[in-house]
Amino acid sequence: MKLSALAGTAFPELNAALAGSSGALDITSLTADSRKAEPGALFVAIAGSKADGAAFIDDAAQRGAVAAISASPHEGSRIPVLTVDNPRAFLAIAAARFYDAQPETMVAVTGTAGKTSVASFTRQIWAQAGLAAAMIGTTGVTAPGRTEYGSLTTPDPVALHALLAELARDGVTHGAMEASSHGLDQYRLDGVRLSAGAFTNLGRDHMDYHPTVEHYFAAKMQLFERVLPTGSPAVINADDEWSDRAIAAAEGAGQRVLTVGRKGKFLALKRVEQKRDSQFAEILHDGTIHEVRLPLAGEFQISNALVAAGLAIATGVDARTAFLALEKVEGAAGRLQLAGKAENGALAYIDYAHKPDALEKVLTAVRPFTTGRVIVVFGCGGDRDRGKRPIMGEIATRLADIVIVTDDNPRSEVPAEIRSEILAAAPGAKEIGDRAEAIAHAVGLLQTGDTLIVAGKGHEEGQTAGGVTRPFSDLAEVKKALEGHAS
Ligand SMILES: CC(=O)N[C@H]1[C@@H](OP(=O)(O)OP(=O)(O)OC[C@H]2O[C@@H](n3ccc(=O)[nH]c3=O)[C@H](O)[C@@H]2O)O[C@H](CO)[C@@H](O)[C@@H]1O[C@H](C)C(=O)N[C@@H](C)C(=O)N[C@H](CCC(=O)O)C(=O)O
Ligand SMILES: Nc1ncnc2c1ncn2[C@@H]1O[C@H](COP(=O)(O)OP(=O)(O)OP(=O)(O)O)[C@@H](O)[C@H]1O
Ligand SMILES: N[C@H](CCC[C@H](N)C(=O)O)C(=O)O
Ligand SMILES: [Mg+2]
Repeated sequence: MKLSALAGTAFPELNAALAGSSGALDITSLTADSRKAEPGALFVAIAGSKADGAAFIDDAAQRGAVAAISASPHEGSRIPVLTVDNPRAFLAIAAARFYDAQPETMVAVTGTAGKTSVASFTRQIWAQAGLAAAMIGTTGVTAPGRTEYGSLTTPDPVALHALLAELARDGVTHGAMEASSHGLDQYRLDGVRLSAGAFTNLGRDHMDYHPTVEHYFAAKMQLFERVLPTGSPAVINADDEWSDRAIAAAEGAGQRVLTVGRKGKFLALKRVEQKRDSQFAEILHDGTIHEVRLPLAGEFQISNALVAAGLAIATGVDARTAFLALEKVEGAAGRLQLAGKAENGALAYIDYAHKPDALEKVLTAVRPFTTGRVIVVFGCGGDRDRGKRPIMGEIATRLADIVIVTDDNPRSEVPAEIRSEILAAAPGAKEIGDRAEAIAHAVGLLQTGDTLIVAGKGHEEGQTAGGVTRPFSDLAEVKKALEGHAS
């Protein structure tokens, strides 16, 4: 593809350069990582959190890149270096043009918690409606005949558009993806042609990346303000503290706001009845009450289900079909997933709560059906927001009867120090660093009526410490411990 065609007209600052010989260069691949530059590549230099891509232009050229895009001029290079104001936006738009195909109907969901669940439920509703549907997010890619583990919640633009093009070629027409705050802030989804967007809620997260909560919220709102085309449906959970501001942002950006939840107007939750492993909801839509039995525990799942139904209906699924589909929906892997039952009937769940609000929600969610004690095992990741550690310690102590603090991906940090920052706000908690041992200990405590929550890792398949990732699964450890548990 010619560089001029790849760049298109979205970057007027390139016009003069593209009118010359650079515009006629044939580009055969696109990358922001010089180490991946192949002969014929266009290298896009990005100033990141660890490095400045501009320092690798010569490296890319050496490996065969034929041109580079950068935020600032680069003298003396053997390849043409064209300057744009925003190389990240350029990378996203160029990746979309280069790979040239994406499922016809794409939706994206943002928010602190519930993104993976909403994307998964939306995919399942579409699939139940007979559509070829995919989801892309924290748990990887799920599409007809395809399940792959992923590493980022929102992949980088090149990986994302290569994937979207493959999905479109495989006949996928509908795709639901997660828009993380990093992804939005870094323009990773700016080339995706979205038909609808959604917002779940806002809580504390990623305070290692965003300087303030306002900055974090503003990043999330870029979904409505920048990425979603004006006039599109914006499905917003109306019951969160930040909902009014999210509604104002979406309306301000000219989106068609559809609110869902107890305070929702598009899908109004009129009644909920909780059971141990399911809940019954009455939902008012367009003058009709729909009765839905959602086969999942935890009221937050109703909220996620409503956002997903809102997205499915907004993209053309008939409301009755969407609600019927919710009756068969499966929880996303590792989200309040029942790992097993002890012989005495006590329940053991795994859950991906690794931030304060999520921990609060999950511990609150199991209380109504716990006649005995709520036991929680959790830790906090290393090289991530330190401020959340005492907050999560306090939440666990307040909402659980027995708290066991353990390790969760200490990464490069000293595990005992992470634990002590949690324990400082968790008087009475037990400390067991080894996660398998902590889980076995907790399972051993289970009595009739108790509920165990192993929080923080959900679907994860490894434990990272000291630069090494070893295979580790909360699900497998809970199952193993339950087998050995005699009541
Ligand atoms: C903080 C962050 O978001 N980092 C991501 C980001 O890196 P960055 O832009 O800061 O890049 P950098 O490492 O400073 O390097 C700058 C540039 O120089 C280039 N470079 C670097 C070295 C070299 O030899 N040659 C070269 O060209 C790099 O490829 C890059 O383009 O862009 C990279 C490429 O897409 C990502 O791999 C990287 O994810 C790291 C691994 C990461 O851990 N990200 C997490 C925090 C993340 O993005 N999480 C969110 C949210 C998860 C949630 O919802 O909780 C997610 O969407 O997954
Ligand atoms: N609507 C919600 N409100 C509050 N907490 C929720 C909600 N949905 C899920 N959770 C909690 O957050 C955890 C993660 O849920 P999910 O994976 O769906 O969210 P996410 O936004 O994709 O998170 P991440 O950013 O970590 O990928 C769940 O395991 C549960 O503890
Ligand atoms: N996307 C999140 C996942 C955290 C999962 C938790 N198990 C941890 O390692 O902290 C992050 O990278 O911050
Ligand atoms: Mg997620």
